[in-house]
Amino acid sequence: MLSFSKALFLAGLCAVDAIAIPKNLKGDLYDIGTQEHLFPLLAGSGPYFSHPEDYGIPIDPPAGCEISQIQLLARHGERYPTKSKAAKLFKTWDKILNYPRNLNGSLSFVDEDYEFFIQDISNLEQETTLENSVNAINPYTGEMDAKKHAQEFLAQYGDFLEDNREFAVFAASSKRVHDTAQYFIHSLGDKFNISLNVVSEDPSSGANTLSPGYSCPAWNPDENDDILGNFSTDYLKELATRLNGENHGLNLTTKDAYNLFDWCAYELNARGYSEICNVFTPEELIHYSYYNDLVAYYQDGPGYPMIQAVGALYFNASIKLLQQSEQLDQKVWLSFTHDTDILNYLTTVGLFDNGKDLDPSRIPFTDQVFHKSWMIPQGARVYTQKYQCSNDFFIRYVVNDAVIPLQNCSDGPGFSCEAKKFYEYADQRVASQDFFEVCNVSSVSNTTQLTFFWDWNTTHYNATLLDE
Ligand SMILES: Cc1ncc(C[n+]2csc(CCOP(=O)(O)OP(=O)(O)O)c2C)c(N)n1
Repeated sequence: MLSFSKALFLAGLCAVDAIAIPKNLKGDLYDIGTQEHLFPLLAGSGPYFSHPEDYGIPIDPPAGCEISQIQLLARHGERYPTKSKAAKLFKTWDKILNYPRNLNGSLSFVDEDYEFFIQDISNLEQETTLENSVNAINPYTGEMDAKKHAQEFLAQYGDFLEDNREFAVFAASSKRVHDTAQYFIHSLGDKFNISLNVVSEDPSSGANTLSPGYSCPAWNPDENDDILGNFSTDYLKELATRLNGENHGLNLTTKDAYNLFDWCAYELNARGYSEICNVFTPEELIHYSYYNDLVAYYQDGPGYPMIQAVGALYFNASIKLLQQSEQLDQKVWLSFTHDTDILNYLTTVGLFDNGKDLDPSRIPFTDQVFHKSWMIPQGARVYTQKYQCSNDFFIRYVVNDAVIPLQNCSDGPGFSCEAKKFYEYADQRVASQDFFEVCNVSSVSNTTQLTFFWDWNTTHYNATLLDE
């Protein structure tokens, strides 16, 4: 197997190439934007897209209602692959790069001045930015996503923010999460006085965390492997067989075939366009996407009962903030974290759960409300709106630009849930869900409570940033 550095060298990274403008990047100018229909099929690894179903409900509170509190739980923006994912991608890339003859068929683009999209391993784990993008015309950087999101936030909540210009923002201590929060804050501009609090992801933080996944030693990734193992991998076999058929002796395995989907997603984040995305049939993309829905459902969603307790950590804090909104000076609560933590929280809220477990033996299509990529794409944003209409308060959720009404409580204005009814509903969801107990947190920490929303002013939250 090739070493990491050799792979990078072969990928055309030697300094002498720096001035030449590769042909394929010129082509990007015309091709960027043509692959957005694929984003929902890329398991949340590709660029941000709005929730495809918005029920026609405007995200502005109805006329006559006024916002009284806003909460946001957001994922970091578009990023390069993690180190562990990149190691897998390089194995597959090495195989293709070292193929001794010309590549035919859908992989022939590799022989046409193609340069692999991971050009500098120091970018792994990090946000994509204008500066580190493979192509500077890439419109899908995490940096731009966060800055645009902040401008949309300003446009959406401008009037409310007029009187709420000073607040604390919270980010988990992964560098990409922190950077997203920082881009967002910078984009808000200098009319705001914002203190960014970096909350440690270390398991020793216990319950005082924005990333409960890292504080949960009892979570078992293999818990539902028996169910997931029932999903057919024929789509990967067919893909590998087709590409090997075009290039005799290439010997791509089903693992290689799987890696191609990640290559596609992350290249879109880093370059804006990806030739490898064009090798898949619609059927292969749909099977890949549904497989990832299954994994998310059974590892971090409603298919794994302990997740209710994991998501209850943030949900409990959110409920408390909503209940205290009239007493608290701070009315805007913006937090940034990782995908699975948001998914765990949405699971406890119960927003995308119709009570029917996802079936590993068939794709349910019209019967499916749980779509991983719709909930947690790169740059995902889950807003909780509390607003007042006359003398009453109402609560509802806006997930990735779409109002998602609660299944059993949506008869308030704007399909919201009246506050008292909401608290009853929420209390049922978190009843007997004990994060500390269920996750066996005591084996890694003595910290039993999430307090940073209330003690940030006196406790200094400035954890060391992590490249993970
Ligand atoms: C409840 C739970 N505990 C632990 C894990 C293990 N785990 C896998 S990914 C992850 C967090 C970061 O994941 P990543 O895929 O890098 O997300 P991103 O930063 O892209 O949002 C954790 C804690 C988990 N998925 N779920």
